[in-house]
Amino acid sequence: MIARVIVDVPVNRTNRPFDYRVPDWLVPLMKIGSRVVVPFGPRKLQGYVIGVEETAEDRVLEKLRDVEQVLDDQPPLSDELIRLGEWMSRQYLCPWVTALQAMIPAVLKGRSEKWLFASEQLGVEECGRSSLLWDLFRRKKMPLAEVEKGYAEEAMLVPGWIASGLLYTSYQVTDRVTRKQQSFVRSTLSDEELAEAIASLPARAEQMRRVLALLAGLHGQSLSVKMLQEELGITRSPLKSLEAKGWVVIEQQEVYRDPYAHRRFAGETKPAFTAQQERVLQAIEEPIQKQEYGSFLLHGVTGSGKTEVYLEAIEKTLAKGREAIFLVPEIALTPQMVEKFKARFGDEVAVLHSALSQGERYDEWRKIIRKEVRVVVGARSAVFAPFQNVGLIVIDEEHESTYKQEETPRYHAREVAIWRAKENHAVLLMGSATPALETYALAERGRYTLLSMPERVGNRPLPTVHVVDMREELRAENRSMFSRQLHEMIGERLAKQEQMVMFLNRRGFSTFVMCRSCGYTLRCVHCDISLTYHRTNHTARCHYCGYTIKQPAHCPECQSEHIRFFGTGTQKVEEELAKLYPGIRVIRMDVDTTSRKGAHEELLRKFRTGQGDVLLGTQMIAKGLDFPRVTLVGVITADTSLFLPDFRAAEKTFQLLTQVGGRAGRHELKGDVVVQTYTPEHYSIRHATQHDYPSFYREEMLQRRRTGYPPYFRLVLITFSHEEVPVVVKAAHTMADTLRPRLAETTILLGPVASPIARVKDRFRFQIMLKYRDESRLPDLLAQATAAFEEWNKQHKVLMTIDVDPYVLL
Ligand SMILES: Nc1ncnc2c1ncn2[C@@H]1O[C@H](COP(=O)(O)OP(=O)(O)OP(=O)(O)O)[C@@H](O)[C@H]1O
Ligand SMILES: [Zn+2]
Ligand SMILES: [Zn+2]
Repeated sequence: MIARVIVDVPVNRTNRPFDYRVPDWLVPLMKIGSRVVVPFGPRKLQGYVIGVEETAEDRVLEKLRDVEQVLDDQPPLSDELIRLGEWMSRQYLCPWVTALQAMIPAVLKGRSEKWLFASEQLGVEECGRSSLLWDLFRRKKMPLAEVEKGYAEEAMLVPGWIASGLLYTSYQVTDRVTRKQQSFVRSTLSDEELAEAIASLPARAEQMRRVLALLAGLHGQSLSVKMLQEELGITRSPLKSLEAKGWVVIEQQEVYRDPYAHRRFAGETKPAFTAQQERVLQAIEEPIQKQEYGSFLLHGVTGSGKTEVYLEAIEKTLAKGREAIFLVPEIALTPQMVEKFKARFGDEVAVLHSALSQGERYDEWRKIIRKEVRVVVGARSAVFAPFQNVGLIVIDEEHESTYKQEETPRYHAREVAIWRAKENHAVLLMGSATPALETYALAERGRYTLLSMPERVGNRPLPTVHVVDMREELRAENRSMFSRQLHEMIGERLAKQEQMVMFLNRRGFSTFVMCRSCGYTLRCVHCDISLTYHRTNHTARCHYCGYTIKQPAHCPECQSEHIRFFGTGTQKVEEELAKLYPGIRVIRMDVDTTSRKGAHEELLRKFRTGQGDVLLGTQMIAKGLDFPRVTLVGVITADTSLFLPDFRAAEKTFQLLTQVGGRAGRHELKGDVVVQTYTPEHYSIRHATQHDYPSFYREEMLQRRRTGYPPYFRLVLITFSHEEVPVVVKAAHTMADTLRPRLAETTILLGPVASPIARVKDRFRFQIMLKYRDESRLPDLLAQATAAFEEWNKQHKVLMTIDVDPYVLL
C-alpha cells in the first residue's frame, strides 16, 4: 500500500503530495485524512494522508520510504476538507499543508523535536558516575532540549557517547494533545446483592451504606467521585473501603473541558414570527427541504429579528438529519448569544472561539468529529467544522472584517462557506444590517438571493439620530469632547435612571490630519484617500501611491492654525464623565479592562444587571448587544474612521454608526443616538443617520467605480519585508518587472512603494498592488512567480506575502 502524504514543510517547492510505503502492520490504521509521521530528508515530520493506493508494483515500492506512525484512530480531516485545502492553496497562494493545518485544533499540529536515545549498548557498567547516562538508561529517551538545559556539564560529552555507539539521536514528532481524566465510581453488584451488602454492614459504617444506597439507584451507571463526595459530604475513605471489598470500582474516565458546564440554561420559547420573518423563512424553506445549494443575503435592520430566523433555519436543517454551522464575528460571540443556542439546542451545540483554552477548543472540536453535536457556533475558523453532512451555514454580520484571516492562509470565511455549501448541497444564509458592498453587489446581480427585513420587531421605531456639528461647538467655545446636546441628554438619562452606551471610534486613531475649525482633511490628489501623518519628518503621505506633502502649519482651506492629527482615548472620556457628572457609574470596556479571561463577560453582566449607567467602549461594544434599558447611544467621534488610508473607510464608518446606533431603543423604551462629527455633510454620516443603506450603497458604488476599487476591481497585495531598504526594494522591483509584461492589458500594477506601515519590528516593508477585473491567469502567474522567487527570497531573508482580496492595506 502507498500513502500520498502532504508533509509539514510550508514552502512552495514541496507543495505537492509525496509517496510513502505503508508497512503491513500499519495498513489497518491507514485512513485518508489521518496524521502520520514520515521521514523527510534527515528529519521526521508530521504529514497528512490525502490518498492511498491499495496495490503497487514491488519495483515502485522499493524506492519509497516507510510511514513510521499513524497518529489518529479517527482522521481529523475528511475527504471534503482535504479537497477544500487544495482549493485554498490555489485560491490564496498558500501551501496546501498550511491550509490543512488551519482546519484542525492547534494541539494537533505536530512539532518535530530532536531526542536523545539510549542504544542497546548502554548498560549499567557504562553509566558509571554520569547522572545523564543513568537517567537515559532508565528512561530510554529524552528530548535533546531537556538534556542541554538539565545536564549542562555533561552535554559536552554527548557527541563522544554518540560516536562510541552508546547513544543516538532521532527526530520525533509530538503533538500536544492532553485529555482530561476524572475518577468515576460504579457498583459491580446486582440490585439484590447490593441490598444484601447494605444489610451486612455494621451500624457504624453509615457513610459506606449511604454510598451504596446512592449507587443502587444508578443501576450500574458510574458517577464522578467528586460529585458523589459533594453530594454526600464524605471523604474518600469509605469509597476506598468499598473498593477493597470488591463492591465498587473506581476508574479513570475522560471528561470534556466544558466552559459552560455549570451553567443552567433556561429553555426558551419560540416567539410567533413576524410577517417579514415568515417571508424570509419561506424563501429558504425549499432548498433546505430539497437539500440543494442556495445562497441568501438577509438584509435586515438592527433589531429586526434576524437571530430568530437563523435559529429556525437551523432547527429545520436538523430536522432533515443534517448539520449546521453558525458563524459570528469574534467579538459578537457573547455569552448572550451562546446561551440562546444552548437554550434552543442543548447538548447538540459545540462552541468554538478564541477565548477558550487550547484544551477546551480541542474538546469542543472532538464533540464534532465524534458526531456528538450537530450544531457549531463559532468565529471564523468554525467554518472548517469537520461535519460530514452540512446542511446549513449561517454567517451573521457577514460584513465583518474578522471573517478575513490576516495570516497565512489568508482566507475569507465567506468564500470558504460558499465552497462548502456548494460541495454539500447546502444552504448559505448571510445576514447583516449593513452588508458588505461586495456582497450586496453580487446579490443585486443575482448571485445570491436578496431577502430583506426593513422593520424592527413589533414595529418599534429605529432610534432618532441627532447629528452634532463639532465645528459649531468649537465656535461656541465648547472645547469639551461632549457637545452641549449630548451633555444635556446624558443628564436626562441619569435623572430617569435609564442606561447609555458611549462609543469611541478608535479606528484610525491619531493618524490623519484634520482642521478642527472647518473639518478639512488632507487627501491624496491621485487616490482619493486620506494622507497619513508621519511624526518623524512632519509629512503627510499617501500609502497607495507614495504622494507626499509637508505637514502644513495652516489649514489650506480656512487658514486656521488648528490643523493637526487627531484622537482621544477611553480613559480620557471616563475621566471627563466623572468630572461632569459626579457619582456616575461608568463601565469601561477596552483592551485594558478586558484582557483577563472572562472579564468581557463579567463587565457585560454588570451592565445588564444595572450596576452601571454608562457602558463606554470602542469597537468591542458595537455589535450584537441587546440591552432593554439602553435609550441613548453617544458616538463621541464619528469621523476618526472616515479618513483612514483605506478605500473601505466610508463603508466601515457607515457600518459602525449603523451598528452602534442599533443598540438604542430595541425594546419598549424609545431610543436616541447622538453622533458627534466634524463632517456632518459626508455621505456615509448623512445616510447612516437616515438609516438609509440603499442610498449609501449607490453613492459608495460610484466612488468605487471612479477610483477603481472593489467590487469593480479585485485586488492582490504583495508585501515584501527585509532589514535593509536596498534589499527589499530590489525584491519588490524584480517581482514587479517579472509580473508586468505578463499581465493582461486591463490589469493595473501599482508600486512598488513603501507600505503604509513602512517598518515593523525593524524590517522595512514594500508593496505591490494589483488591480484586475477578470484575469483568469493571475493565480497561476502568481504561483509561478512566487515559486521562482522563493529561493532568492530565502537566500536574502526577504519575506514575501501575497494577500488576495486584502482587507488590511497597511
Ligand atoms: N417574532 C418575534 N416576536 C417577538 N420578539 C422577537 C421576535 N423576533 C425577535 N424578537 C426579539 O426582538 C429583539 C431583536 O431581535 P434580534 O436580536 O434577533 O435582532 P437582529 O436583527 O439580530 O438585530 P442586530 O442586527 O441588531 O443584532 C430581540 O430581543 C428578540 O428576542
Ligand atoms: Zn480649516
Ligand atoms: Zn495616492
